[in-house]
Amino acid sequence: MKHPLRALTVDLGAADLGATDPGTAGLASALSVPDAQCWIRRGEGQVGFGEVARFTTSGPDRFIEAEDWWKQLVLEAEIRDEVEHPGTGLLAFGSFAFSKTSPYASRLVVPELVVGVRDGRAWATLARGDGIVPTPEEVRRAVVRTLGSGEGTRTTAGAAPAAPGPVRLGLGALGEQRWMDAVAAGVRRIAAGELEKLVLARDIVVEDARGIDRGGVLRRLTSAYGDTWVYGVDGLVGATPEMLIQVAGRTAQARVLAGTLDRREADGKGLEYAERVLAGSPKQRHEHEIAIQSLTTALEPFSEAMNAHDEPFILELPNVFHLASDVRAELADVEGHVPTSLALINALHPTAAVCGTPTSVAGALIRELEGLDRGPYAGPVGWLDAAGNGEWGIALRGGVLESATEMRLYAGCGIVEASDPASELAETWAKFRPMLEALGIER
Ligand SMILES: C=C(O[C@H]1C=CC=C(C(=O)O)[C@@H]1O)C(=O)O
Repeated sequence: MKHPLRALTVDLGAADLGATDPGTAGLASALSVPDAQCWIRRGEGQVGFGEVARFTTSGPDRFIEAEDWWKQLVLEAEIRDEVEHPGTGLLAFGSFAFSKTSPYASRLVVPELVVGVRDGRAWATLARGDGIVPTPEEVRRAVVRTLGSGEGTRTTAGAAPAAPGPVRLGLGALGEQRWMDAVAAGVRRIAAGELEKLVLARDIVVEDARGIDRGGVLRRLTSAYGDTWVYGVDGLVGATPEMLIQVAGRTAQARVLAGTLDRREADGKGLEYAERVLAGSPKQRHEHEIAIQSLTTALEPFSEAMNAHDEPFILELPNVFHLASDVRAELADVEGHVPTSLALINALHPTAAVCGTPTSVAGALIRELEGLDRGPYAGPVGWLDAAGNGEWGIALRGGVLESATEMRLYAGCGIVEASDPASELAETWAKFRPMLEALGIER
């Protein structure tokens, strides 16, 4: 990048992005553009196209290094913003490795064009790296060119579903029996008093000889899992129900999940049954308590005030019910500034919902028992803006494209002393279901 970035955000009016493309209105239609980066929930969020800057890193300081890079980029940039709400102005999408020892390249990517919808209004930001400030007309032209007069942007949107083809499921690092053995070993270590909770994950590989339709997977996730945050950052895609931290000005919010019931197991019995089985189970309540504790303890030093409801609620998703708690905090100044969303994820990750308690013991045991590099799975995924606002979900219920025809999917379970390996294995299948269905596999 020879010049500092120059960016302009313009208001596009009421969110009928479909005006240029009446057949496929809404942000989700933009997902057909190859390699679009995205963050969408209930039709709102943002989609990024092209790229004007990228930072990659790994290791224990990945969040701090990314924050330093972003702060410098923003300091040098010229940003004009006619909209001014979280997400407008310059924006980066990001994905971080779960582990400080992972070779996965944690990244921040600044798209050339970002189109967003918030509170029913659409906006767009164009960023240029050639030293020229974009004009409002240029931003609008870029939106029309990218989203479409249609040509080239709807390769698969609206097309009839491809005929069922040779989609195959392959084993991951551990087969089912070896993974259940790992869970049993984890339970023994918990019973021996080494730790309180451990999250063990496993992987499977989906192979589609016709090629994985990334845009199609994302669109199917947005329509079937509207209550989750659908993310796509390079090859990492998924639909997470868990919010690590959302920062808008001084307000931070998180959604902590732990405790799961497969809807197939609930057998159509609905919410009341889920409440009885989840909220009424000491095992599930214990698992959930540990996850809440780990988040609130880590958030405390950054907060002036914090509230979390005493009673968790039941989050109803198409595949599972979860025991869930929303936490809200008013952020305190740290060294004269409100902490950015990246500074917060540096302190919060990994929570007990994806690692365990105590963190360092659980982290070491994960490395010993899983036999797997989690890569970006269970790491933070999301976006941040120039003011430090951002939304970082935990990259769950997703997968990583490993080639044009292969995607590796990940799912894990919180293990406590009362956990049963076969039930945990069944739970991983329920957690794989959103991605399997989006990839065209019924299981
Ligand atoms: C680790 C995962 O889920 C976590 C989030 C919600 C509920 C969980 C559980 O009940 O075990 C897990 O802690 C996953 O989906 O891969």
